[in-house]
Amino acid sequence: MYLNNGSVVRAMTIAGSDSGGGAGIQADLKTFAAFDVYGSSCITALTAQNTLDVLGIMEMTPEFVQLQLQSILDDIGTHALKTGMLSNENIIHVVAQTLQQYKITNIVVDPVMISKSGKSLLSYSAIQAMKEQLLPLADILTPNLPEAETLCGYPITTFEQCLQAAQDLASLGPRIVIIKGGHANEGDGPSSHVVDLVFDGENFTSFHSPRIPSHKTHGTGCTFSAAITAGLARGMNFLNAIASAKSFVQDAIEAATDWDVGNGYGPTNHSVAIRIAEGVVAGYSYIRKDGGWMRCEEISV
Ligand SMILES: Nc1ncnc2c1ncn2[C@@H]1O[C@H](COP(=O)(O)OP(=O)(O)OP(=O)(O)O)[C@@H](O)[C@H]1O
Ligand SMILES: Cc1ncc(COP(=O)(O)O)c(N)n1
Repeated sequence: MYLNNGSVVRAMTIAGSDSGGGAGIQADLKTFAAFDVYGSSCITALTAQNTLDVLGIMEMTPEFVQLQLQSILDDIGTHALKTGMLSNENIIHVVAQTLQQYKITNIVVDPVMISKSGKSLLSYSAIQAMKEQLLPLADILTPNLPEAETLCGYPITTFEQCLQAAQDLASLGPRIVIIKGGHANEGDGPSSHVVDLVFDGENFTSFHSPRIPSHKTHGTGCTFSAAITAGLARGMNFLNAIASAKSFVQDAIEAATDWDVGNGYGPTNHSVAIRIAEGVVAGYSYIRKDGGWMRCEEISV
């Protein structure tokens, strides 16, 4: 187990359970284990789910969510924490309240809204609560493109709109915003590269990787945010944590391409070695020019 000053490094996830094992709590704990970090979990909802569909959802009561959080934080504690599926506004409320009460740092908010199979994982009325109560507490916010559109209230179809959306989301409170490009289209189909755009309140950095032509992408968002959380728990700076997470997700998708788990959007393979920011992921920084942003030098972290 990874140690920091002799102490076991711990990370925590607050999310829904995926009975199929590909996303949610299960993906998060597998990712923490791959990063050699001790993982604890607070379950917000049970989903009866496989790679094809979400067949049912049973929400926890807010009181029981709070009891799980207190149980972990009064005894075990955590060096970083992520949220995933939160289901409704009452759960968001107790989560936000408890994170403040325990002065939790290194908070990654993955604003999970809809499953890859198309089912809603967050009630519509909870979106405002997420914006008002949770986003101000986030160190890192990791929406995919449709989630960024919902939070911003406008469509994002161009790179310029993506730059604007990241700035608008940062104005709601998160220190760092990452808009993930897994859902990006180019012409008639998905883009050939997947670009994740990072805004830290002042500067932009983009992380690029070739798009792996695979349907085994169930839980990539959960895995990505869990990997960032594990990196932060291990003491990495945010760019290194993001770079490590991106290469981990890439390897996990690649390693699952010939898997026969399920008949729909299959899970990724978390049994891959982590790469701690070896400069493998190409990225670019941006500078302000003529009232806009211009892509500048290539970076490796
Ligand atoms: N086909 C792919 N090839 C390579 N990387 C990918 C692919 N699809 C997604 N990723 C990467 O996976 C991570 C998650 O991106 P994505 O936009 O799919 O998030 P998400 O929609 O929240 O995921 P999920 O569908 O699991 O909720 C990002 O780092 C993205 O770059
Ligand atoms: C419990 C839970 N959490 C998150 C997701 C999103 O993952 P995906 O978009 O890959 O279906 C999910 N399907 N289930």
